[in-house]
Amino acid sequence: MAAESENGLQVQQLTAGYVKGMPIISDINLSMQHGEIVSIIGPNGAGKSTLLKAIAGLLRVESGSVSFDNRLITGIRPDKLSQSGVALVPQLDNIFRTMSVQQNLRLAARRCNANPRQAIESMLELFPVLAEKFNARAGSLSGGQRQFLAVAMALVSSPTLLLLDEPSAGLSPKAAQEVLGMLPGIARSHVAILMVEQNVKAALTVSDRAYVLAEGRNQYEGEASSLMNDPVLGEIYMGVRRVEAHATKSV
Ligand SMILES: Nc1ncnc2c1ncn2[C@@H]1O[C@H](COP(=O)(O)OP(=O)(O)OP(=O)(O)O)[C@@H](O)[C@H]1O
Repeated sequence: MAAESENGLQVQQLTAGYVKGMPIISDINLSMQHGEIVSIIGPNGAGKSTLLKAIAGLLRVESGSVSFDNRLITGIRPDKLSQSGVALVPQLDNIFRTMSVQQNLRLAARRCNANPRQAIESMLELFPVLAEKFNARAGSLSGGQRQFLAVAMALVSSPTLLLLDEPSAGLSPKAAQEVLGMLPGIARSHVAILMVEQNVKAALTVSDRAYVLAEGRNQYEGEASSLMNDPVLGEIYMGVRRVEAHATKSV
């Protein structure tokens, strides 16, 4: 059983955006525990990435709060968040392409004061493909391998909350499956994984639960398996029915 101090991620009434007074997400509530994989899904422009960025401290929060294991982390910048056990894998520019795999991992270890040798060893064990490409330039890796490297760089700080922004973006279906397929293994080691994904079906397949956003607000939340077969979810995606922005339902 989780210790009392480990109450996971709690997002309460979070309102945030890019311009003061013009929120993109409003009154978002979300909670998750260690070991869970939770997806944030919804139509284009729903505010999914904005929510992740607000949790990761990349955006100004207008109101509401974010806490992790009872520590208030609202607005703490990503480089400081690693001290609270939180790591973000951004969608773009998440590796240094001109540097080797080894140099990328070393840099990640240095950034969080981890022992480079130990950190690199454990990442190569977790991602054997990175061992094969250890001295290759990161830019020469395939899309899936680059994502493995980006995730490995985040894991070097031994986070207990991993935030992933569209980890399968731009990947072939096979590579996307490989990248998403490694997440349950990471979650089993007590890590909470929160991800934004466009690839809804693949994301729900590896997730325990999901939150559906539309128009910057919570719309639905539920078990991934129930959402996968929910006709209303299809309606939201296909725009057949305009969603009522304020009602949140559990399925
Ligand atoms: N840097 C920015 N500055 C101003 N507005 C932005 C910025 N980034 C996103 N937005 C706006 O915020 C809204 C939500 O965008 P966001 O990227 O969070 O949506 P999303 O649900 O992740 O969409 P998608 O699935 O298309 O990536 C959009 O209207 C977008 O134009």
